[in-house]
Amino acid sequence: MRRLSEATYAAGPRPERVGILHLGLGAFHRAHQAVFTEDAGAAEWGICGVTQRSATVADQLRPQDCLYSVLERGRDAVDCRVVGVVRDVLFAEAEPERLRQRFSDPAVRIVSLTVTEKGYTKDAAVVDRLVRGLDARRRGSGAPVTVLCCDNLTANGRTLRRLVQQHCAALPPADGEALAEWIASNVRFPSTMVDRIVPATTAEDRAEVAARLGLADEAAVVAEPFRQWVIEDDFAAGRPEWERAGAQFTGDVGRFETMKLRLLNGTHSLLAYLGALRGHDTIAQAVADPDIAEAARGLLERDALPTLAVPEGVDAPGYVADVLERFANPALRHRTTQVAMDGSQKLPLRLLGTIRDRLAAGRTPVYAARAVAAWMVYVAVGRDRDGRPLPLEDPLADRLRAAAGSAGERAAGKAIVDGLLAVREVFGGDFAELADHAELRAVLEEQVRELLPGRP
Ligand SMILES: NC(=O)c1ccc[n+]([C@@H]2O[C@H](COP(=O)([O-])OP(=O)(O)OC[C@H]3O[C@@H](n4cnc5c(N)ncnc54)[C@H](O)[C@@H]3O)[C@@H](O)[C@H]2O)c1
Ligand SMILES: O=P(O)(O)OC[C@@H](O)[C@@H](O)[C@H](O)[C@H](O)CO
Repeated sequence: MRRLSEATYAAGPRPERVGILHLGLGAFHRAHQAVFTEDAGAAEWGICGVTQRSATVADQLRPQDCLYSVLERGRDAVDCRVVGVVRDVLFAEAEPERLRQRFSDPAVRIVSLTVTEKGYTKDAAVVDRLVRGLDARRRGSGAPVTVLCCDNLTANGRTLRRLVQQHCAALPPADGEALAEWIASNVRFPSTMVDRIVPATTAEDRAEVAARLGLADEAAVVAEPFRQWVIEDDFAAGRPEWERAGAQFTGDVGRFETMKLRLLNGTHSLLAYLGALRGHDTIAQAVADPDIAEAARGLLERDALPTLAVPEGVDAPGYVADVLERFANPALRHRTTQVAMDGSQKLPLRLLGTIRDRLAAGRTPVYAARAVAAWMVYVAVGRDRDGRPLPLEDPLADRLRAAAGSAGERAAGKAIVDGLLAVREVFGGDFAELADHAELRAVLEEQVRELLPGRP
């Protein structure tokens, strides 16, 4: 079968220039920010996507002139569109000079990122890459630029700005101080809330795209119909008119972000761990399991919702109902083990704030604790109830396994809970008090015992 490309597919008008440099050209960026940018329509806002850890996506897109499809899987209908807003792609490791040129180019006015939660540490390679790129810009055109974080983090813009500042402070003073000063005057870091469920693309998705297009597309992505983007309107050098594509601009992104992390993402993690332990392959299967659905509803309504300052204009019960409806979409096939990845990075953002706030209000967050207990059992046992292995993909995997205890200790819920609560990268910082909270420990121990294999 012929491959999707400009020669084989009559794409509509494509942006002439690159105005956005995007770090982390994964599935999500292609199905979310790229679609909003294309729908906002402007000749100067083409995207150059940068792949960081492997050349795979660049190698998939190059022979296709950077065209790719978004397969939208609704409950009852499937839609397929070809997106042409990505105009260039590069693999950072192999093409440092091209990357430097893109960073320095004054036509590039936004540098955006989707690099997963684990990309946001002071010493992370991506922060180093961003700081080097900003330095190249300072020494080159010196033109102001906006850094737009689109990962699922609380106050993602502020978080990234702090990491960039910390990274500058660790450079030799002669370089670091001048760079930090330039960044303070020329770079903006607006926060964003991003939402669209984008599972990893499967062979079945590619086959469906091929059947619809009559062309092979190695870079296709799959997504639910829903999409939302809430952005703080604080740009250094202009931006696409994303509001034309449905984005919301507000000064109140923090409330949207916390609401989404605690309601949608917290519940997603609960469904992932409880579902995987029960042998459910997908989130839709997990939410169709009555016991798990009850826990999901409990987390949403009884634990998370009371902790939130819901943004003005948002109908909270409607939001909760929509979240459950979106998870139940059987056409999406989002794997529980995909959502379960990187739990050590996700738990604090998604669940521990809810637990801390409910305990402070004198309440026992039973369902949020159940999600954490399910993560603990997932880590400690590494098998579902039928004995099938569950992958532990996590930057702290070895430490977590060691902390969860040896095979002999696993029989006891207490050893698992003690061991994992002692992992300060998860239960530290703002959540340090949780590790010593007697009531929380007791609830976790009880729930871990209930979830250990051998129970119905
Ligand atoms: N997929 C979704 O449903 C969804 C929805 C909302 C937000 N997001 C955000 O987007 C992120 C990426 O999701 P995706 O579906 O594109 O995943 P993906 O696996 O398709 O892509 C992940 C991207 O992050 C990069 N990356 C991973 N670890 C990194 C690291 N340590 N340092 C630098 N780069 C790293 C990869 O190279 C890749 O480009 C999520 O972690 C989340 O923060 C995803
Ligand atoms: O993409 P991750 O790994 O950060 O998290 C998995 C999912 O919870 C997440 O991607 C949701 O699908 C998304 O946040 C919905 O907008």
